[in-house]
Amino acid sequence: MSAIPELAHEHVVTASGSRSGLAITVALHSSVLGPALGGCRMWTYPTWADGQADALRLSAAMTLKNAAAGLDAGGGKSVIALPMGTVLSDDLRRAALLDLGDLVETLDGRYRTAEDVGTTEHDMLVVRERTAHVVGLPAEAGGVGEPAVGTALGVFASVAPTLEEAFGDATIAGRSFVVSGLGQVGGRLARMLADAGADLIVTDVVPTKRALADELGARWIAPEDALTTPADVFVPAGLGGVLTASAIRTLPVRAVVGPANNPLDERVGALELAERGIVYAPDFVVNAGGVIHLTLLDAGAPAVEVEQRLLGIGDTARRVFATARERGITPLEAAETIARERIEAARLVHA
Ligand SMILES: NC(=O)c1ccc[n+]([C@@H]2O[C@H](COP(=O)([O-])OP(=O)(O)OC[C@H]3O[C@@H](n4cnc5c(N)ncnc54)[C@H](O)[C@@H]3O)[C@@H](O)[C@H]2O)c1
Repeated sequence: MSAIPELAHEHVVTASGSRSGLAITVALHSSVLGPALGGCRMWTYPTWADGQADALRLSAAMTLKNAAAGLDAGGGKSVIALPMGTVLSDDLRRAALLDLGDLVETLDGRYRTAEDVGTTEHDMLVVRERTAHVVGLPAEAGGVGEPAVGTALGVFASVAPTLEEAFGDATIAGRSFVVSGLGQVGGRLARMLADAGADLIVTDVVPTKRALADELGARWIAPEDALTTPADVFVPAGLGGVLTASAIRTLPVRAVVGPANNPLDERVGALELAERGIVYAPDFVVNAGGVIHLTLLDAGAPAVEVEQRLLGIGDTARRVFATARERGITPLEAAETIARERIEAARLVHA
């Protein structure tokens, strides 16, 4: 039991970077399953405490994600909090990344960082100047590269089980999908769905992404119409929090599966979706391909084994849906239960 009851984390450190002056938090939630892995988010926050709170929340989510993915990795996350209105010059960016490297180094390998929202694989090269505990360096620098490839494949592997759960038929061809967000993951996923014969409806807040829609023969819609356009499946692939209570009340689909972290604005959204008969494939199960890619390739696993593990995310999704049905709980609760049972089993072995 933690001495501070509401703090379930093993170790949290927030420091003002000696070079950048920025507030940097490294949150190690759990190392029960192994050294923690989770990316570094560089984002704007109203106060440093908001950045710290985000690190606490995100690192706990990484514990569940890594456990559900079957990885021998615990959960952690780091956040570089930029004050509102910060102009991030190249010098400030470099200073912040070196400061992050110093802070990660103090955990002596119990936490490994990687890219996340606001950071890139090239940023990780700067972090490596101060610590070896960083993964996802660019391929040209001997690293394992961009995790979005793995994330997209893992989400794609989850689509068939989600369709099976919603329609009793796993066939992608002919099913309609609204893909909201055509970035690193959404763009790749849209291409895979198109190749599988899906009827694609796509959008992005960046208008130039329309070129991809044209190339894939997809119908382009305005971003604000993503949650009200009828389809079989909604694919959240932009930012989190889009599935608010009011959006869920009218969402005209039968299933939700996509890479976006925390697409539910509130946790109760999982129940509201279930009450509307909409199958929700939990985000941290289906988008675990990125951490699988980083962890296994970094450990030297052959590409074919990594691909098998990525496709195995579909089996995990199937198990989650089956557990939800058997126990009369939502898929989100089922996924959390599966992850927690694995952590508890490991804790007992270590005890
Ligand atoms: N990259 C990974 O490996 C990975 C792994 C796990 C989870 N995720 C999550 O998946 C999501 C996508 O990640 P990514 O790496 O593709 O990010 P990205 O930044 O490359 O792409 C996000 C895209 O969504 C668009 N977008 C933003 N807001 C939108 C809106 N309201 N409507 C429509 N489009 C919008 C952006 O313009 C961008 O093109 C994020 O939530 C991310 O946290 C990514």
